[in-house]
Amino acid sequence: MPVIDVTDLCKSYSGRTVLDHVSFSVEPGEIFGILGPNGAGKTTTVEIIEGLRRADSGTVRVLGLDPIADAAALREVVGVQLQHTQLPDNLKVWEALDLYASFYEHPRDWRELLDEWGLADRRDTRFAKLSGGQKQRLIIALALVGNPQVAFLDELTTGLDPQARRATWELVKQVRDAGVTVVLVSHFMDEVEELCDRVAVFSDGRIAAIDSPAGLIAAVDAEHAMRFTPAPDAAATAIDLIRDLPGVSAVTRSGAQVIVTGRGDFATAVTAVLARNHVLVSDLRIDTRTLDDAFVALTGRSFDR
Ligand SMILES: Nc1ncnc2c1ncn2[C@@H]1O[C@H](COP(=O)(O)OP(=O)(O)OP(=O)(O)O)[C@@H](O)[C@H]1O
Repeated sequence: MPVIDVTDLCKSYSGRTVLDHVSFSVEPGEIFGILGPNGAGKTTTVEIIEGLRRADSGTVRVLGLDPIADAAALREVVGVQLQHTQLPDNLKVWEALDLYASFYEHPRDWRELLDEWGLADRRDTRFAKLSGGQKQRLIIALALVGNPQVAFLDELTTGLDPQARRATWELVKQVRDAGVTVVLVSHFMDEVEELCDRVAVFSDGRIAAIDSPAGLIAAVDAEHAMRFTPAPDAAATAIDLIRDLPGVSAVTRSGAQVIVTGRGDFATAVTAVLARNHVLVSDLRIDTRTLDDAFVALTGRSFDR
């Protein structure tokens, strides 16, 4: 049984459709990413699943429960890290964890969470005195203190430095490895690529694609480039040989370098034809396609954060 099952979700605000028949499911033990441009409907979807908003139509089940009708039962098994959680400045780390633990019937021992999230030596520090990374780790720990089966993490690493981001990613993998299903709303391609088993790409209130990050990249036939430097007397021959190969859309020169752009696996055809004609090249480089390319192709929008 999927952990989350969303079927035909629709939602409008003042007659404007923001979710248009959205369906997807999240399987046990995966990190499921929700990606999309601003305003695509990510927060609306997640907050409907969390029971914080009502859909106009469609059904949602989380561990078989209805987020509105079974709200009390669901609170016990779901952990939510909201995008802009703020705690009172004077609250100490241990007090925050103790307070949140008291909301649940079967909380985790928050002392374990202090250790796991590297906050043991900040136990008595007040929230306002924590660094950005420590605040973020505490907020994630608070989402986990109820011992949830599903955790929603939103904008996980916003404002963290690269080292703190990597450390946070490792911790989220540990959360998944401990058996918690994770739903991750993110604006960061590298984060999604690193963490998510599968990703739903939202675009204008619909799901444009659902796949693994690698699957999304492979499915998008984005234009990409290869470059190489031919021997000086071979450049003209090389360009003539390549120009009309299937998949090649343009061949240009930049100094001694030849840049070939195209779609699909044109690079294999290019290297084969050069080898067959004994054209020696050096510094051969093929630009890899990225999740950004897939995102642009699927949503028609470039990533703006
Ligand atoms: N309470 C509301 N009342 C009216 N319109 C809303 C409300 N909440 C969201 N919207 C609109 O619905 C659309 C979808 O918003 P939503 O917050 O779900 O998108 P999002 O993908 O999470 O965007 P972001 O990345 O900016 O958080 C947006 O156009 C937004 O302005």
